[in-house]
Amino acid sequence: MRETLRAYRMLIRIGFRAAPWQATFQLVTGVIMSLGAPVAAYGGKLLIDAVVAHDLRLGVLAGVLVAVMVAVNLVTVFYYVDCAFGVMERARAYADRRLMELMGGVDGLAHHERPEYLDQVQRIREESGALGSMTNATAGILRAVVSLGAAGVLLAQIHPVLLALPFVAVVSIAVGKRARDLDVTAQELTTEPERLRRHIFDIATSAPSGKELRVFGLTGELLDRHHAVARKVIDERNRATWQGAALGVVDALVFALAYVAAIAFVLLRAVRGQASPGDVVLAIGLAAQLTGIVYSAVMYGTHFMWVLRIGVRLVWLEDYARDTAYVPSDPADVPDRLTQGIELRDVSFGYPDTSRTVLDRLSLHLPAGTVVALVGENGAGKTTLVKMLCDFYRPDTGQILVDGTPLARIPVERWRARVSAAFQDHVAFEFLARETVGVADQPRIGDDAAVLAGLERAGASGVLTALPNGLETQLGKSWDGGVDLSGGQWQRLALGRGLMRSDPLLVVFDEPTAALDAQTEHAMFERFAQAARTGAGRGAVTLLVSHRFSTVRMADLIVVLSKGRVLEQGSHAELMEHGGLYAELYDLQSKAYR
Ligand SMILES: Nc1ncnc2c1ncn2[C@@H]1O[C@H](COP(=O)(O)OP(=O)(O)OP(=O)(O)O)[C@@H](O)[C@H]1O
Repeated sequence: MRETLRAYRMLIRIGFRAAPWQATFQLVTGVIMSLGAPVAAYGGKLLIDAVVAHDLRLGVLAGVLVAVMVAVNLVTVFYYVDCAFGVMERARAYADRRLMELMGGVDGLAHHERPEYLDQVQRIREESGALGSMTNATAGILRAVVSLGAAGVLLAQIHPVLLALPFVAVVSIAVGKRARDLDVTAQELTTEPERLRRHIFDIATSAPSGKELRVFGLTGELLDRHHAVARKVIDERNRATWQGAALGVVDALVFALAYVAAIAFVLLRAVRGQASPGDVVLAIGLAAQLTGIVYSAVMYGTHFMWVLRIGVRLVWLEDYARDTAYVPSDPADVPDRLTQGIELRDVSFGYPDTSRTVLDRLSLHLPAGTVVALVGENGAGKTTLVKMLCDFYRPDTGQILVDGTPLARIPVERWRARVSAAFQDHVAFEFLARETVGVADQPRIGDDAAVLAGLERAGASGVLTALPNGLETQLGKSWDGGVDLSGGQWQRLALGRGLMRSDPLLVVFDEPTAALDAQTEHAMFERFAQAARTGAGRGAVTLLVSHRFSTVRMADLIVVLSKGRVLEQGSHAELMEHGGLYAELYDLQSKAYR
């Protein structure tokens, strides 16, 4: 319950922060609007009574009341709609930014990698558009409540028994909500099959899958799978729709009976002289309005609950970001330069919620000012080691020391400001070419010389020749005047990014060139090594992860990982001399290339 309240506060705050005046106006005009119809119906009653009683003064008064209410309604509807759209648009942008801030603000990567978190995050992302609509849902419910209250007061004035009508309306709201709940539950139950359906459709229709689809003759198989999973989704959702429709029929019948009974009751009283003809008209008008009120209450109520459910997930993310934020109790500064290097001392690690130990009491010294290559079979733990050095995850036991200072004592943002990296799964930032590289060093994002130097160090200057406006070229062909790049060109820009920062203490290249051929990779790594030697005065450590032994041989230190432990380490010559796994694999690879 507390979580739900927090979610509500957070969501309503989004609307009021994004557009404070419009949100307030929307609520106020909503209340005025909801009073309009019942008051106008009351004016109608007075008008009829005035005609029957030949009372001109009352007639004029009633006429003015109806006219004023109609005019007020017209004006407020205009403002209400205007404000509603304004709030939703701004709140949506505000909610998106909040979401980006929360997702990007989480210290580590677990929320991107753990299935149970991924599901939550995926749902928040998919439904983020609704996060800005809580003000609208609240205004809708408020309108329904005020209309229902006003109708109740007026009906009670005719006869208290007529209060049964709003009561039936409230029951109707509950029944309507139940029908919508069935629908929502069906939607949630089919989230995964629906995702699978979309995934299959995407594979079957997207360009990159075209080759494999044809080679393996997969279209028929995908059609069958799509059919089976779509059947599942449709059956489940159909069931809910039919159940909801049945509830709706029962509900409509009950409401219609109550409506007829209420009108008959007032008519009878009027015939007996206990009610005026105006009361009959008022009862008919209010009873008719109740149908609309019930409809909008159900609609807004369901929307409200749905948005609230997404809000609860956002609260979860907020808590998660806060709980995982790591603030060292005795923070230390990052050394300006490294003299000893980075040391992993007896580091053990297993991914959260898994039982497997990925790094097993691993000890390793990465000397200051050196180029270190990390090799090993798939799953040996190379990327995991890189993630620990970037402080995405922390050791379960053991420690990482930066020139003797435990990394755990260095605030994350200080350490990351001195780390640079290029990964295999690089990001294609579709910005100006200069920005695509320059984002790595934001203070110098506008500094052409710095960007060009980064590209030069990465051996990626050639990419610029393909760009009509050089560094000022918009990348990505979905943008006006944008230019598309090949996978290799994007990769080179990512490498430029990795070499853009001028004073990193750790530069990591985790198979960023895996898609390039061995010779190109070798040439590029030679350049990285050269760039690393320039940073050697700072004592920077450059860590290369690669499966190609011809490439890593030029590293100062080669570390062979196996099952989360260091199997052997040394220079190329030392390891060849040693005649272990490295020597064996090196020979195998060089024979293959001969
Ligand atoms: N986010 C994760 N959650 C759970 N287990 C993971 C996660 N990432 C990696 N692992 C597991 O940790 C082990 C080491 O993975 P890692 O990616 O570090 O290996 P690697 O040596 O880089 O392999 P490769 O050469 O294939 O890239 C593997 O068994 C992998 O399945």
